[in-house]
Amino acid sequence: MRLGVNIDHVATLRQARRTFEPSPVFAALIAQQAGADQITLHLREDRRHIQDRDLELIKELVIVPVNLEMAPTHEMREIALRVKPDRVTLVPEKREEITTEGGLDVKGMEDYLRDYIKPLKSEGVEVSLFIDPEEIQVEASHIAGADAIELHTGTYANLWNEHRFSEAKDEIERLRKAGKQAKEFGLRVYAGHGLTYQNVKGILELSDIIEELNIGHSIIANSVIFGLERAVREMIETIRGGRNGI
Ligand SMILES: CC(=O)[C@@H](O)[C@H](O)COP(=O)(O)O
Ligand SMILES: NCC(=O)COP(=O)(O)O
Repeated sequence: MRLGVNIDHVATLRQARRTFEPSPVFAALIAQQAGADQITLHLREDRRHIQDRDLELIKELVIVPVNLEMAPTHEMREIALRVKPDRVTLVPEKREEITTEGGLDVKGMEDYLRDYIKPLKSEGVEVSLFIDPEEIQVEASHIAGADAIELHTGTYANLWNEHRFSEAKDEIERLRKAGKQAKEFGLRVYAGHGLTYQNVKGILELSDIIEELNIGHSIIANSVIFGLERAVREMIETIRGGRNGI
């Protein structure tokens, strides 16, 4: 399976102070250097983390494919048509949510999405729909003309994190079924949301169906922990050792 690294929450930390660090652009380059197959970022309508300039710089500097997650609004399509990421993933958005709560309700939006997607595809941008693992949503994604789907793994992740392993196993079966159905329609199948170093293991049994995982929060959270010791040492050196900082 390929790994797309979502760098949104580097920007969350920066936006907590509206300052210049940590930089999601720098993070994207480090993730690429470490072997990420793709950089994923979500330009939310409320700009709570990633900013337009981050997207522009990442598209300019990163060599691996860039996957832009965005709500299916006209403002966002204008941006995507200007920046031309390698992929657009259409996701639902609610202003008051802490994180994306579910998949896009494609059923009933097929006509809107078909028109929405066309200019993106004409510009060579792959279009993926972030959906719940439901037959009705997979079929609607096919009708809407998507190239791919990204299966929302949030329900699985929450069940696993709460140690409800038997229900988590049932959710794996739902993901398997939806993924298989999507492949029969000729859709490429990706997955992500809420995956961690622990719960990702259960997803690996779907490696014959899912081509790629997008993982963000857990990687960024662990990078703070892995990197903290060095960061403290560097500050001590800077204060006491006459150094000029990192
Ligand atoms: C759609 C999705 O899963 C990602 O956008 C990811 O969750 C990071 O963004 P938020 O944490 O802002 O939802
Ligand atoms: N589309 C899922 C994604 O990009 C990463 O989600 P998360 O790991 O931050 O929950």
